[in-house]
Amino acid sequence: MDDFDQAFIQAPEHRPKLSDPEADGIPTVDLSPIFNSPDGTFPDDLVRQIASTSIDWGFFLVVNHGVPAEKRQRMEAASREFFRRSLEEKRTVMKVEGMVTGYSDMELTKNVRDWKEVFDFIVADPTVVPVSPEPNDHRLTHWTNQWPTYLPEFREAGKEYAEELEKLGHKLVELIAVSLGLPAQRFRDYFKEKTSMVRLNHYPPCSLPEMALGVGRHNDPGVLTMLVQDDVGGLEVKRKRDGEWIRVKPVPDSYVVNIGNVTQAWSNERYESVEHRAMVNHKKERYSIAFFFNPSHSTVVEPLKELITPENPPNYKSYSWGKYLSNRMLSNFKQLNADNIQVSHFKISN
Ligand SMILES: O=C(O)CCC(=O)C(=O)O
Ligand SMILES: [Fe+2]
Repeated sequence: MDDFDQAFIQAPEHRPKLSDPEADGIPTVDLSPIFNSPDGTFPDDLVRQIASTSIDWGFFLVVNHGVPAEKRQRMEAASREFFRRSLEEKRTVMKVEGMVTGYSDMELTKNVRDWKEVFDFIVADPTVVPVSPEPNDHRLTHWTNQWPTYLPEFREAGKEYAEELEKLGHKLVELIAVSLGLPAQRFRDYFKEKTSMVRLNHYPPCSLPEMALGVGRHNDPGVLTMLVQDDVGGLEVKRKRDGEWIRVKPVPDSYVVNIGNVTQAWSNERYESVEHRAMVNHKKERYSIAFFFNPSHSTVVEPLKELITPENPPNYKSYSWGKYLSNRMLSNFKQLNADNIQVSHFKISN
């Protein structure tokens, strides 16, 4: 990624300002009460915090989240070890058409190349998914992981990390359910078969950080995302209030949580999946790890009946999570003329 290729250049209106303000408004939520609750219920003020930040920002930070530091550090170390390898070695586990896991340094977001390299793995190996996005094609297939043989500890680090993040994901989804006035276990059945994924991101230093982005503006498709970033910083969130790009300051041992498109549809837009992007810089490489908490492929996503009233009719048609996922994954391999499929395709204009 040394030569500056035109494919990385963002349109002027999407270029980052290296002086974008840092957020002081994204709340940090202390999750320790949920682990100390004898009867498994959540304190009202915690639930209120989750509701208001999900409405105002679609983002929040969590601390005292229960993920053991050593498991996170082991995953981070494995990620650094992997990305340090030669391109030739990394390309032995390259993502190719039909293989959605492994390494890529060619990702596009909205048809502009990202200044990054990634390694993706699925939490359940194998993960059952539809063969194609075609509505009448009912065949299923499965995805599997590609682990590099030269890093024997990588697979184990990934497996242990994913187990911890899944636990946190379930807790956060319970909190979100309660914050919407629903029983804590309302979403439990949607997660019987796993389609969650982990993405290791590496953003090398960039000679033109004002023209390119580590990852271009996008929102995350699933239920929610839990991101751990190093101390370099670069994540930016589009503030709902005024559309300004705001930097998310790195907080040690925290996770950045954001609402995904599925939760947007389930909540009938009470909570929205907010656009975000990652800046790069001249000097420092940056690492982050995203856990995309996703429902079963067979989940039919639609606004929850409990939240629908005559005054609040459904804003979305129902859609199949599995078909949506397979569409997103296939489009990663092609420079499409249109943007990737978005939840807005299922929007009802009331
Ligand atoms: O690295 C980051 O800060 C953001 C990554 C991200 O948004 C993603 O991988 O979906
Ligand atoms: Fe994202």
